Amino acid sequence: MREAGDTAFTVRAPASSANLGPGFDSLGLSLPLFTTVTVTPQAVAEVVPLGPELAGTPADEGNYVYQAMLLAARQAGRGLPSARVEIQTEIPLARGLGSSAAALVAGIVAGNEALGRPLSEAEVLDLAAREEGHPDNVAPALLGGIVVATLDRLGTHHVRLDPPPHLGVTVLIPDFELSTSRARGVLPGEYSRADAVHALSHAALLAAAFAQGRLDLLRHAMQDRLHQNWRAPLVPGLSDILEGATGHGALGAALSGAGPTVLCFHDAREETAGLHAFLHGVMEAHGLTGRVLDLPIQTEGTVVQRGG
Ligand SMILES: Nc1ncnc2c1ncn2[C@@H]1O[C@H](COP(=O)(O)OP(=O)(O)O)[C@@H](O)[C@H]1O
Ligand SMILES: N[C@@H](CCOP(=O)(O)O)C(=O)O
Repeated sequence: MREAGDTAFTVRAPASSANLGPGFDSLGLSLPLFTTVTVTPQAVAEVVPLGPELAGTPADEGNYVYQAMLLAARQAGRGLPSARVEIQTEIPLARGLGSSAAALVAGIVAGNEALGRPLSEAEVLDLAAREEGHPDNVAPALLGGIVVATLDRLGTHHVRLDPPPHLGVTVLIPDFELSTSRARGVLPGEYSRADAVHALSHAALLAAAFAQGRLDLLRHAMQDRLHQNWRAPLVPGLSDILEGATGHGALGAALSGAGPTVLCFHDAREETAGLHAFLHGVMEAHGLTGRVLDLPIQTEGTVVQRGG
């Protein structure tokens, strides 16, 4: 019987916010809410999702985290050692905060760790990006910080940036779920040349603004025509926030991933009470409930801890 090494280990993968406006499928950042997977070698495989957030997920080998561990093993051409796999998460599911990317990355990293790390970091990233179909959540989940990434037939190519000083995030997390597949389903199959030029010029400006710490450019660079308008009918209040947030202290605003969470940037040296009041007011006007949180950008990506 193969077992997962000699000792238990824990993998912790962070949440992520993808797109950031115009960077559809290509730009994302990491946030300090975590999915944690604890792998304990034992004779029989066991999958144990813990806590209310994971109540609806499979408690068997069909669990997405376990499937990701198997994916890593298949990629390495090996069998997965038997273990008890406990899964916990602070990331609300289907809200546009990359819960599936965190589960996928945590599972791949856990499978790789159980096998003695046959896959390099680049191979882990590429495997996760191909499985998810786009790299904008899995790259910041694995690497932390802000990541610009593209996926082509040769691999997943990326640049990871440390966040500019004083750049803080405010997220409005509504209490309702919206699956990424549903929110991708409303997007058109084709765009005009004008929309393509709009998208690439804004995404390029946004990446450059992050690289140079040009917080003054965020409100201009975060304009999008590829996905937010199409998704607005699925996210009550989104248009109000995109139009009004910069008038209430935000440096820029965007739908987080496929939604329904909305992300605003703020200057961490400034008060955010006015922005919070505005976001709560939008929720109230649309009959929604939810949470508004200030978070720093998470600079550390996925980590493995052994022993202890
Ligand atoms: N920790 C987890 N364990 C098992 N499945 C998970 C976990 N996190 C996410 N998932 C799966 O991913 C789905 C949400 O993915 P998705 O619709 O892409 O939303 P998002 O990634 O924005 O949270 C959940 O409904 C669940 O099936
Ligand atoms: N680029 C993707 C990002 C999906 O992010 P998620 O956090 O909602 O899974 C998209 O916009 O569909």
